[in-house]
Amino acid sequence: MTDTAEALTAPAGPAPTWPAEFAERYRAAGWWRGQTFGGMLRERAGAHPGRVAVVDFGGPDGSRRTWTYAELDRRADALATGLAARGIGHGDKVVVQLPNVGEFLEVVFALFRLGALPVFALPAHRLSEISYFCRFTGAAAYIVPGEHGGYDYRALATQVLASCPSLRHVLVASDDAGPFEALSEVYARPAPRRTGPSASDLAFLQLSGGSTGVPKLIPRTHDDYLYSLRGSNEICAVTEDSVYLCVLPAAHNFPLSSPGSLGTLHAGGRVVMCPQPSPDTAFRIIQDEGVTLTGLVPPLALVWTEAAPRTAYDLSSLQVLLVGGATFSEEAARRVAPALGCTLQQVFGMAEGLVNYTRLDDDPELRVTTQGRPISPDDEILVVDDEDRPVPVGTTGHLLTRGPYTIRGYWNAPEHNERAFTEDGFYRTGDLVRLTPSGHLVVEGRAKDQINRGGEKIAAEEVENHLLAHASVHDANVVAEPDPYLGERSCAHVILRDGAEPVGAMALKSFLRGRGLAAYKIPDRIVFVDAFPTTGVGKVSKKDLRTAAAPSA
Ligand SMILES: O=C(O)c1cccc(O)c1O
Repeated sequence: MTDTAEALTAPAGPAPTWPAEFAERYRAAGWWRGQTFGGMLRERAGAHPGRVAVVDFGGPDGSRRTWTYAELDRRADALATGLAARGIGHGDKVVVQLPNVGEFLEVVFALFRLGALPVFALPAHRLSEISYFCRFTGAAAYIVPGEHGGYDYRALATQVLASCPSLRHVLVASDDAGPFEALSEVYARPAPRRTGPSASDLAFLQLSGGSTGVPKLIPRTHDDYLYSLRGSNEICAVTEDSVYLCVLPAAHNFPLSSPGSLGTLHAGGRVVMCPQPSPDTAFRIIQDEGVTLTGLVPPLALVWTEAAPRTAYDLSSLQVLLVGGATFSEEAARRVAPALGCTLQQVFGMAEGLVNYTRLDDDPELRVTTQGRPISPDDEILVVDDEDRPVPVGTTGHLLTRGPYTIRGYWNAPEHNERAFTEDGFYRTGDLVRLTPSGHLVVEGRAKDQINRGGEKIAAEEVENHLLAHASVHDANVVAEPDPYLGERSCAHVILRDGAEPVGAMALKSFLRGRGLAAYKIPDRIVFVDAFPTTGVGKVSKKDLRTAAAPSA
């Protein structure tokens, strides 16, 4: 069944996991409980079959659709049956690129039940990213919307298919599936119970924000992820009465799990899929659906904060607004609660694991000046200098962490893992933080070579490699520069090849788009230079590049 996929998957063994003594400790402490996602949904459907689990606006002309817990459970089973009939089973990888619609949850629970691993792509990804995910994981299937945001994913799938020999199925969540099979054709009468995965198995591969030439994949288990959901629910007071509005792309780790759609379903609450994040749309949905909490990246939180005092919609149901994904200025943080009439909860998390929250009952100053503290008493935090020596409390240093829901290694990346983890299993986050005496973290910056564009992470090296593929480009460096709205935007500094065909910024940007790079990774600005500033040892100084205020292009 998995012959083709297996044969094309790189031969490395399974992802590094927790040493036995840690696994035992996490089980004994009650963090890992042996539950799977499939079991979780079954349990909730048994406890309250008729409660609405999911609402979306993915019907004809954006009409409202609902799924009760029993329906979600049954549809996930039916889809699992149909996928199994197509040869998709335990350990197979399936690249899932769906927008904020109910099918997203049907698909991931169907895959969870089969023990097949969703690979969580974002709607913004294009040929470069998707074909890489498919090839690197030896994906057996790729699941897309028909059209979304004016983009035709069927056309993308045609290109992806041509470059990924392992792909056996493209499934389209639309009546018009083009040359492919419609997802709606796959649902079949559930067969007798299959044995599913166990709780210590991998549940999915999440994407790393990354700082390397190609994105890294993050292997998360049922046990560890479910613990992060339970912990998040407790901290964010998510109960069966909660209504979570999923505004950010559903597959992103933040809206998926902090506490996100999966946390809300775990609590027996209701997930409302928001088709787009503008205040006009979201505020109406908050009012009509009685939304109690949601999560936003800072630029969106700013837009909502400005729009809220003038809106005619009633936002009084909203209790908690989580803000995370990028630096949120203290001034902006102070404005959220008064404008939206809710409590601000800052969240500093990463798909690799560790998630920090300010607590609802924290001192108000801590809630606006820090990014919170870890979920678990077993989250180990080290703040160290360049030589891995701990720095005193209050001093900024590199954040290292390990714990019951932080990975011990990326999937199939042994060389990178040597650098990204310490010998004793701490993950080097690449973030620069300082600890307050209360144990809260303040994010002070970043040591990794990444641009955080309003919460969308861009690995400089990935974009540089694409620029270097242009015949006229001799060398390129991509760095962050300040942006009043996004926090940071990207700027490419480019040295052109002597005597080569001259090329302008516009042409280079369209070259990058032509290579199938997601739009958010296309540099906001490209400047042409004769040389790069260097450090004492002759390496390119990105620090100096960041401050080199070059003329706009
Ligand atoms: O990746 C992130 O930025 C992130 C932010 C908030 C919460 C999370 O879980 C995250 O993964």
